[in-house]
Amino acid sequence: MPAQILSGKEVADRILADVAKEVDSLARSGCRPFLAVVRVGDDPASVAYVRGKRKDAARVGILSEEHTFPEETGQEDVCALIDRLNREEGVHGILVQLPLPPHIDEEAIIERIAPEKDVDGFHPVNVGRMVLGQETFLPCTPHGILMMLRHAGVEVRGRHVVVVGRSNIVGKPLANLLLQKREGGNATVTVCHTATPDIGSFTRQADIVVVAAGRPGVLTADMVREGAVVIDVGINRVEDPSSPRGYRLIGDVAFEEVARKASLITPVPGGVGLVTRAMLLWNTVRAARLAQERRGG
Ligand SMILES: Nc1nc(=O)c2c([nH]1)NC[C@@H]1CN(c3ccc(C(=O)N[C@@H](CCC(=O)O)C(=O)O)cc3)C=[N+]21
Repeated sequence: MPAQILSGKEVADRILADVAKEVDSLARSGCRPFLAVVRVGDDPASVAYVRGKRKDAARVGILSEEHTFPEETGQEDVCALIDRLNREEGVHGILVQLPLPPHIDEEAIIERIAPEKDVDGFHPVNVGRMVLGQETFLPCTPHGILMMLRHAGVEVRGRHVVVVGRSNIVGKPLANLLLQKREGGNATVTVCHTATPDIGSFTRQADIVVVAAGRPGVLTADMVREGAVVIDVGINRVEDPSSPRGYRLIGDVAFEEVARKASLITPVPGGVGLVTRAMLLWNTVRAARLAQERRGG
């Protein structure tokens, strides 16, 4: 039986509707959530993602501003802007679009962001809090994946989830969230990566496979069990002269063949990416609410 499609748009729309309600209630108490986005250089994919994030923000009534630097900008200039945004009371969330150019120290930039404005959940303080199971800003993609599974009624408790990829923004935090002893967690988790000799031998044992490897065709039909749930986090641009933009987006999963075997699968585009954007705005509203509470509002 061909797989059902788990639509990111459906999940994102629901989350954005909740976010919009929360924005309204904050606005009535005199606080308008505000997101500052920082971008260095003009990587076309980054330009496109930031445009998407700001479009969603506008749709739910969140204000946003974009700060762009030329590719050759130095570390100090980016730090100076972050320092200023940290001090600005009206700025609730700060997102520095990654990747940064190679001459900029990404870790130092992330650590510069005030943890209470780190709506990406990338600051070491927030990562530590997440691993310990404390309240914090959860990283948007992993959190979005949990929301998609919940929306689809997929219980992860006691199931075997195999994550392919160990990045700091997806694989590592997702594996952590899945194994936490609470609602949405309690899974048995295996993480495969570039040094895993036979990834298929692990993914074939999975009830749920999440692929965040950053390379097309990493997961093929022979690597999944009949009826498995497949979450595709990859977004790869491939040349396509027949498309108006000259390229199209594909995931890391060989979609057609895997969809014939899986019970449920996320598409690309229209999948995890859209929910990632919604979770960013969710975090931004939360940052605004927490800031208001700190000021005694
Ligand atoms: N500081 C930081 N935070 C991030 O959250 C972050 C980042 N840097 N750098 C890059 C990755 C990637 N990412 C995506 C977000 C939305 C879509 C998305 O909206 N995708 C749409 C289509 C996008 C398009 O048409 O180009 C879709 O899949 O349907 C994709 C990818 C966030 N990231």
